[in-house]
Amino acid sequence: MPILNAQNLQKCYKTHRKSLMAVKDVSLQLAAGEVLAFLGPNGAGKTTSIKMIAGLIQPDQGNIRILDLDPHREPEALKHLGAVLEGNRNLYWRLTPEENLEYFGVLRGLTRKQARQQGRRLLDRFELNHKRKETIQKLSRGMQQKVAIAVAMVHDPKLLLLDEPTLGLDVEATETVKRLVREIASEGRGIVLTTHQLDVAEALSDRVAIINQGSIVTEKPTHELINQFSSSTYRIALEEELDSDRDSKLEYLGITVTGKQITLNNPELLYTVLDILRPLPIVKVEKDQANLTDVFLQVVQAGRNA
Ligand SMILES: Nc1ncnc2c1ncn2[C@@H]1O[C@H](COP(=O)(O)OP(=O)(O)OP(=O)(O)O)[C@@H](O)[C@H]1O
Repeated sequence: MPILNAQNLQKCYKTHRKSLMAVKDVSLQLAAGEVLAFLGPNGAGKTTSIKMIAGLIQPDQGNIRILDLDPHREPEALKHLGAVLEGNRNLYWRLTPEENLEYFGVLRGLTRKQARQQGRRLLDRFELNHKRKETIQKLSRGMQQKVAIAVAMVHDPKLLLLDEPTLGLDVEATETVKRLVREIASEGRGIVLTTHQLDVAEALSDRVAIINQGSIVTEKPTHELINQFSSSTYRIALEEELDSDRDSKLEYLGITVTGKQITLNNPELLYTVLDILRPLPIVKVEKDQANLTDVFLQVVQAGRNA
């Protein structure tokens, strides 16, 4: 059974006499252990979709199942759900990490004792023990973010919704949060991650869903999506410029040589070219590889031009 199954969600905001179709058609599935990066430009409908999944906004159309329970009709569903939405506003800033964990644990149905024990385990795991008695407002942004994720996990949910978990963090804190997200997923939880930091999405996600103007426009395993957008061009960097004999052989094959660089658009010729170059020293051979930023920009721009 998927951890999350959201089908054909729709949401229209009505203000005064205007109405805005914020989400037109969003379907998302998530299996245990999977991290789904849910990406889209500003205003595309990510937050609205996530809030519908979290049971905070009622969809106009569509179905949501968290482990087969409807978060809008079956409160039991919320036991399986943890969320860090809109920064770390899920915390009480004047309370300590320990107190936040206990408070939210009890709110999520744990006994006070269970909440304390679970809180202690999470503080250990998130390396926050030494800060357990400081108020949240005195912690660094990275520590606050870790507490926010710990609080979202206090009742051991199967589905975690993380909105911009690494926003505003320095390099080290970003790496720590990335490691935690991967670890948490590998315990068999499903994670939906929304972020504008595409390098983070690329490093963390198993799958990517891109939403544009309220509809999902692409949804694929991350590596497949990146391969699809990568060209098959190879670049060979040489230590020295080519001699005229080799140069003309490559020219005969229709291959471009610029100074010490050879650009090869037909990958089938790679080994022929390497044979011609032998035994010249080669600095590197690399294939043009797209990244998630290239993919994102192309998908979103194609949507705009359509
Ligand atoms: N409460 C609301 N009332 C009216 N319109 C809203 C409301 N919340 C969001 N919208 C509008 O719905 C659209 C989708 O907004 P949403 O916040 O879901 O996008 P988003 O993809 O999360 O954007 P961002 O990346 O900027 O956070 C936007 O045009 C936004 O202005």
